[in-house]
Amino acid sequence: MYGDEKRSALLMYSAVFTALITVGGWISVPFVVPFTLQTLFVLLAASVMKKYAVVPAALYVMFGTLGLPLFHNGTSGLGILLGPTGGFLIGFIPMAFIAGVFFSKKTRAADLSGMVLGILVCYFCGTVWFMVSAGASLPAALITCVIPFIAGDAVKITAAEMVTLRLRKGGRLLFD
Ligand SMILES: O=C(O)CCCC[C@@H]1SC[C@@H]2NC(=O)N[C@@H]21
Repeated sequence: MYGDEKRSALLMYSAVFTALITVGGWISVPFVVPFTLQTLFVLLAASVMKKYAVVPAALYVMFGTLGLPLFHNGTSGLGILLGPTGGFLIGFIPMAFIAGVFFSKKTRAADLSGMVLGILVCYFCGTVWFMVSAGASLPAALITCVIPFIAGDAVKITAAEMVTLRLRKGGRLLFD
């Protein structure tokens, strides 16, 4: 792809994935840390946009913090970023980058390693932030921020890999 074409694709896909991550946050089962589909769409952004998935992830956090109702259940603002789920929101940014870099290698092993590593980094940010913001111990934070989500996020990784293999087979690869 040439420069202008790549810039247009970057803009268009950034808008699409910022919107999809938002929808993933609106589909939410409320808990202290809610079950959502945000991680699925961050992974799909990484699958399609590779390392550039960092752009929609960062735009999502930025616009949500500025007041657009993009976070879980339509919430927004600095209060959410500084609250119990803020670490996950920040964690989406390195998660998108890490998974994207690994997707560029175009092997199943790399796809899965990148997605697992990305989610672990997101969990790490979420857990540390939760301990600070809620004054929770490490065991309490792991019970709230990690353990309930492992199975669901594993299903999301599987779904993202299925989509990735389809896209790769169809040769519809816009980003390296
Ligand atoms: O919008 C927010 O405030 C962020 C919510 C974060 C939810 C996290 S993301 C990783 C884990 N998997 C889920 O389904 N929920 C949590």
